[in-house]
Amino acid sequence: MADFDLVVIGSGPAGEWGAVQASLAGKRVAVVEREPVLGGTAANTGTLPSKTLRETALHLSGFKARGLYSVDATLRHEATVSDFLFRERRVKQMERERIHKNLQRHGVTLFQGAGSFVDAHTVAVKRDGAEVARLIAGTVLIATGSTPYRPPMYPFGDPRVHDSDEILDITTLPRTLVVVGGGVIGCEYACMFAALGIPVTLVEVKNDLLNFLDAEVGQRLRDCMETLGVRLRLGQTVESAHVPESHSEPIRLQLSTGEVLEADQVLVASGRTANTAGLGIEALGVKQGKRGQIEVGLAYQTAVPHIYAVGDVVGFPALASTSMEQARIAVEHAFGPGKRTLTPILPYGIYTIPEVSMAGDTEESLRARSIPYVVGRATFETNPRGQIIGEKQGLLKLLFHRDDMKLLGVHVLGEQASELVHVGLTALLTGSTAQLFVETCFNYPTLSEAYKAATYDALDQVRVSSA
Ligand SMILES: Cc1cc2nc3c(=O)[nH]c(=O)nc-3n(C[C@H](O)[C@H](O)[C@H](O)COP(=O)(O)OP(=O)(O)OC[C@H]3O[C@@H](n4cnc5c(N)ncnc54)[C@H](O)[C@@H]3O)c2cc1C
Ligand SMILES: NC(=O)c1ccc[n+]([C@@H]2O[C@H](COP(=O)([O-])OP(=O)(O)OC[C@H]3O[C@@H](n4cnc5c(N)ncnc54)[C@H](O)[C@@H]3O)[C@@H](O)[C@H]2O)c1
Repeated sequence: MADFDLVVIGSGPAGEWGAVQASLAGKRVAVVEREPVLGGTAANTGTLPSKTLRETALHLSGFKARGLYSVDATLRHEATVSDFLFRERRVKQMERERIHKNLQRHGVTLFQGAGSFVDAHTVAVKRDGAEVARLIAGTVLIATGSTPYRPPMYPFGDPRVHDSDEILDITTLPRTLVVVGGGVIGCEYACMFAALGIPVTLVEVKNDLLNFLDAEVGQRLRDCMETLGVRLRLGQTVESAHVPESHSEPIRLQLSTGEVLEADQVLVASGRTANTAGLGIEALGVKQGKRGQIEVGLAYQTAVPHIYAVGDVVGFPALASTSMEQARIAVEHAFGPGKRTLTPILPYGIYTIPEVSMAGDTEESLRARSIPYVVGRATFETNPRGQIIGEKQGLLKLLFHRDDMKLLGVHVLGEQASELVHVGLTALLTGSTAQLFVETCFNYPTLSEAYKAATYDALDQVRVSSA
């Protein structure tokens, strides 16, 4: 008989909530975590640290006060690195404790050490290479996450060259920063450091930043980032990096155009690699794709039916939000009833400055499928709550089907965008039409009220075009 019905490898959001889900179904559950702390990338090096630093940067720079009192764009006081990292350390610690209590409360047994397969039903737990436990598992959930990809051209041992993990250990704030990679991580950190008044240059090999965004919103975000002080080098890449030993000399990065960028520090954010090395899954027949990502079916089952894989280790969309849901779905499938699949409409929240969030279609995706649509817009500047909080850049953009006014897409840029999107997300998931926002009485004054304004804007356009 198995020691555990479920052995989970990894304690990030996927591991934590997969374990809890199985425990709620009355199963005997173990979690194996190789780090001395729980929580994975989300708690320790990614989601929560970066979001906390963003809030800190906004606070230290007096950024939010600017729209209210016309304060200039200089720091309220010279921020030190310990000012910058103080809350990040606290939030991280509180999250680790929360996860520990959550697993304990649900009767999950914890093993500290690196998990690897001995055979398809046996997981060895090793610390410093020595086996400390061997667990027989009915079902295994691989939730080992991902780590930053490190292009070989950068000397990551140098204290001025960072990936998104090491940026959290900086000992001095950069005087100038080059960010390589304009994905979500690159854009978020570029904004954060720029808000602190640090000159930032962002190098992205594609001609566009975050090209999954609705093009109008993406353009607006780029404009805001440039206004914030982020210099963009799009369609370019770094050909060579010279990092002198002497820290009084700048780092020199030669771009594909020949331009040489000088910087005090560099952040490389050009993608991530799945944590599968050393798991021993190749011998079991579990299939892997690009950068080690595990291939899975709809319910996150690998090629070996009792082994599931969820979260970053399976690749796109690689979010904390989706990782938790994938884990719940996999566990429901393993222990029944198991009919659920991941919701087809996912929200995306990008914590740039300003924040951007979306769900559903973009204008571009609707045009590509020849779906007739109408756009409704409401700016936060014309919203009373937007006026009160001094939010000048914000926009809510709704896309409706032109024939039946069914909501097809929601795009928000500005303060609280990642919260505001949920009103639209719920409407999308329930197949609602413009009528929902016409009939809803929103709190006043609120940013949410922009849903009504954007809906009337769309209805106006239908009226004008059919007049
Ligand atoms: C800078 C940054 C910002 C982000 N911001 C957001 C955001 O705002 N919103 C969002 O939704 N997502 C965000 N993400 C993505 C999010 O952090 C990940 O999608 C999420 O953490 C993935 O969860 P996971 O459980 O799959 O993996 P992880 O959180 O990476 O956890 C995996 C765990 O497995 C452990 N492990 C690995 N191998 C083994 C082994 N062999 N044995 C035992 N344990 C092992 C690791 O130590 C780790 O604790 C961000 C990521 C980064 C890097
Ligand atoms: N708010 C959020 O939801 C959030 C925040 C941060 C990270 N994440 C997740 O973390 C994951 C990783 O993010 P990421 O930004 O590292 O990876 P990514 O793959 O999303 O972006 C990497 C970017 O770097 C560019 N790039 C690659 N090589 C380059 C080079 N040599 N020169 C210039 N540009 C180059 C790529 O074109 C791409 O745009 C993503 O899956 C993301 O969803 C999510």
